[in-house]
This record gives sequence, C-alpha cells and structure tokens, in this order.
Amino acid sequence: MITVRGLASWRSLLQRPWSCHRAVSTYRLSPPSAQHRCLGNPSTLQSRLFNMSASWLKSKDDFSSSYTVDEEDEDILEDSEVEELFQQQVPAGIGQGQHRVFIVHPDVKWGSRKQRLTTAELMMAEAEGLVHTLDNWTVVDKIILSTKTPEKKRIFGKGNFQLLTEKIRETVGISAVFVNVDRLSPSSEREFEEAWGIKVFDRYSVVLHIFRCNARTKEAKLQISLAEIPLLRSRLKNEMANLDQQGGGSRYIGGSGETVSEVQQRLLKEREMKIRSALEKLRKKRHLLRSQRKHREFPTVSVLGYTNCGKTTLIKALTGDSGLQPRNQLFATLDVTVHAGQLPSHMTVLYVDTIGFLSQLPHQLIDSFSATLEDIKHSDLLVHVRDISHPETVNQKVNVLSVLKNLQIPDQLMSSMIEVHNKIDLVDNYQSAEPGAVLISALEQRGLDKLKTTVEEEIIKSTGNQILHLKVNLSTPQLSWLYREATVQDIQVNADEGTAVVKVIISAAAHGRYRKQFESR
Ligand SMILES: Nc1nc2c(ncn2[C@@H]2O[C@H](COP(=O)(O)OP(=O)(O)OP(=O)(O)O)[C@@H](O)[C@H]2O)c(=O)[nH]1
Ligand SMILES: [Mg+2]
Repeated sequence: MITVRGLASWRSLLQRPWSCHRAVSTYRLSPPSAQHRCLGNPSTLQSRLFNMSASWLKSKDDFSSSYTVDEEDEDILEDSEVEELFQQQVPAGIGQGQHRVFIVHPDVKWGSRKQRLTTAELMMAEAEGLVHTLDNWTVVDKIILSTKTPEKKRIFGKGNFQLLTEKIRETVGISAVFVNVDRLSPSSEREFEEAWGIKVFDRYSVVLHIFRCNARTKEAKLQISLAEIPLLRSRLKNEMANLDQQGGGSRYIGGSGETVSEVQQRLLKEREMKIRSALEKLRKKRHLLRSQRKHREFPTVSVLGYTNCGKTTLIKALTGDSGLQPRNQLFATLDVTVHAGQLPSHMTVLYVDTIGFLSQLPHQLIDSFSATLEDIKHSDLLVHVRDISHPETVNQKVNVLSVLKNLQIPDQLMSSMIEVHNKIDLVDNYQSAEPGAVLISALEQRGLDKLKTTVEEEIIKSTGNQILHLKVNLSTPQLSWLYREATVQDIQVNADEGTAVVKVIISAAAHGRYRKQFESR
C-alpha cells in the first residue's frame, strides 16, 4: 500500500488564473498534463502524486499573499486624487501633531443611555486607550461627571458644567478636551469650545483620527474621507454661525445667486457624491472578487471581534503568513485582507481579517465601512475572537453581537459562529463557562489544532460537503475526475488490484455526478 497525504483540490486551482492583488505576485497555474488524467501505472503513481502535492504547496504559498481590493483599480479615482481628497479633509483642530488631552466622561445615571454592562471607570479606561493609541497624544487629566440627560441639548447640568469649566481652565498645558460621547452636536461643540477656549473632540472624531493615521489603501482612505464629511459639515455650521454673528454668513458670491454657506455646502455634497461613487465601484469590485473566490470553492472564514483581541495574530498563526503585522494598537487593521490556510484534511480555506469593533461606534462610521463589513455577511463561517484577559470581555462580546445584529447577518451564519477565547496565556488556569468555546493563545500557538478541527467540521456542515472514501479503478479517469471536482485528502493504493481508496471532501451535487458517470456503468 502507498499512502500519500497532503494533496489538495486541483479543481480550485485549474480554473482561470488567479491574480493576487500585489503588483508582482500574479501567478498562473497550468492545468494538469494529460498524464494526470490517466494515472494508470501504480509504479510511477507515488512520484506523480508527490509532484502534484509539491506544486500545489508552492502555489498555496503564493496564494497566501494577502490582497485588498485596492491595488488594481483602473477606473476608480486616481491615487493622487484620493490622496488629495484625503489630505484636504483633515478636520480642523485635530492636526498632525501632538495633543495634551483632558478627558471628560459623562456618566449617565439612568435612562436609555445608561450603560448597564460596564462601569464609568472602564469606559474612561477605554477612552484613555484611544488617546494612547495615537503617537504624541497624552492624557493630562480626566474626570467622570454624572449626568442625567446626555441626549438633550445640554450634556451637563448647570452646576456640573461650571465645575468642569473651572477645572479645565485651571489645568495647565492642555491642548484639547475629549468628551467621551459618541457624537457632539455642532452647537454643543461650539458652546464647549467657547467656554473652555480650546479644541473639543468626541469619540467619533478621535476614532476617525486613529483610522486616518492607520489608513494605507485607497479604499480605507475613501471610507475615512466619507466618515469625515459629517465632521466637516458640523465645522461648516459652526463657522457659518460665527460669520452670521458678525453679519457675513449670508453674503452672496458675485452674481451666482448663492451665499458663501450654500456654495460650501454644495462643494461638500459634491465631494461626498464623488467619494460614494468611487466606493460603490470598489464595492462592485469586491463583489466580483468574492464571486471569483466562490467560483473556486475556497470556503471563506471571517475572523472578527473587538479591536485588539488578536484577530491578526490568530490568522498569522493559522496561515503562517509573515506579511501580517499584529500590533498592540486599537484599529491596527483597517483593510480587509484574505489569507489562505490549510485545515487538518488539507482543505484550503481563506481567512478574512477584518476591522475591529468598538463599543458605541456611531452608525455613520459603521455605514462608511459597510462595503468592508459586507465580506462578513458573505462568508461560509464566522470566527468570533475574544480577548478573555480583558476586564471588559463580556461587554465587548455583547457589543460585537449587537453590531452583527445590525449588519443583518444570516441566521445560519450566526448560529454556526465559533467563539474563540484568546490570550489564555494571560489568565492562570482559565476555564470557560461557555460551552463550545475554543480556548487558545494565538501568540503562543496553543489550541490551534482544536480550532482548525472545529473550523473544518463547521465548514463541511455549512457548505453541504461530505467526507467519503471512494474506491477508484486506476485505469479509468476516476481519480483525475475527483481531483478536478472535489478535495482529495488521502489515497491508499492497492498496486496489485490497480485500485485505490480515495478519501475526498465532496459536495452532494458532485457526488451525484460522480455516481452517474462512473458507478452506473
Ligand atoms: N499575551 C497574548 N497577547 C496576544 C495574543 N494574541 C494577540 N496578542 C497581542 O494582542 C495585540 C493585538 O493583536 P492583533 O492581532 O493586532 O489584534 P487585532 O484584533 O487584529 O487588532 P485590530 O486590528 O487593531 O482590531 C498584539 O500586541 C498581540 O501580540 C495572545 O494569545 N496572548
Ligand atoms: Mg488586526
């Protein structure tokens, strides 16, 4: 008996050449030569099978390169145009340099906005984490202040606001105040800036600034430019209010019939349309790439979770892709990248690295990244990574699940989602209370075999494939047919009989065709 392991499906590799989206890494695979179709001579079978295996491994290495939808766009905006848009937009006050920040966290005591699963201290810690993520930004001082009505026009009661104003004015050397709410209305922002005499940021503007610093590709830059439009609108509103106070805001521009304010609003609208249309083209391109992946029947596994939970580290561990760069930073990953990895049965899957979630991310921000998040919806399996060493781990899970709910992920995809408890190396004797959770340390590569097996089981279920042992006659094209149409995992050759037992992962439809073609004779 000859046993050959490590063979992958030729089928997926035989179709149209796949081009990796790195400028230099396009590769082409030739279809198997005629001799692969008539593997009739068992004496040379072993070396042929190994050759096939070796060339597959090479191609898999090539494939492991990540791609983004960004780098082959001919008809979308030019790089220079995107760069110009991106650079032009920097919201006032954020700047490129350093900030010494005073953080104010309004602690809602009751009502719909009260955070039930977390504490004001943890929310403050997260706000500090956001500031520390930015180079040259430091926290000078911080305060938690009770408030009853953050959704009303005034965030703080009169007394508290006065107290806060005094404290801020007394604190030496601060350059900005970070009010830890999702979004400040333009009027609150103006009121605070007037009262405190320095720049005021909300969560939206700080998170966006982090995104801005981490954006690498055209798509990320466009999404950020789109998410910045509301900030620019607020700024415009405030500037116009100031101008109005000075009696100049409604001035008409030479014969055009439009006021200064109207012209600026129009230009902003035009810019928004331009970005939306470029993003729409990228969305279509992403759709195309997705259907190409489906066409090749590489199952896709989206790896998602709260920011900094270890998604990129895990994918790197699962695929050995050295191009991936995990960083101890919030929102290190802003572009969806795809990486090929192998499951225990030698099936190839594509792991999709996604942008991290954060509590209370404003909807507008999520909407701007909707094209990126769409990949999640169209995958075959979801893996939810949790940092179980984080004090907020339960709240983070609730948050991730609520974002997924808003994304309207299909029920079947939600119910097959695998929950992974990462960073177990940081917790002594970690035991999970949640049945079905897979415990790992991505950094120390612990628990990965169990995870791969679980992924494989779920993929087989979700794609409707089955694992079968089929006896083939080596003088017929059965084996090459299976290579083409299924994933061959293992071959046990009986040289005397000229037969082999082939272990395959095969879809019900392909199995039906196989039976019709070979077993009915
Ligand atoms: N101790 C320990 N640290 C880990 C583990 N997994 C990841 N980390 C660390 O956690 C930090 C964040 O890891 P990433 O893989 O970049 O996290 P991410 O979820 O991709 O983060 P974003 O892309 O920013 O959302 C890095 O410093 C990693 O080294 C683990 O199992 N144990
Ligand atoms: Mg990442």
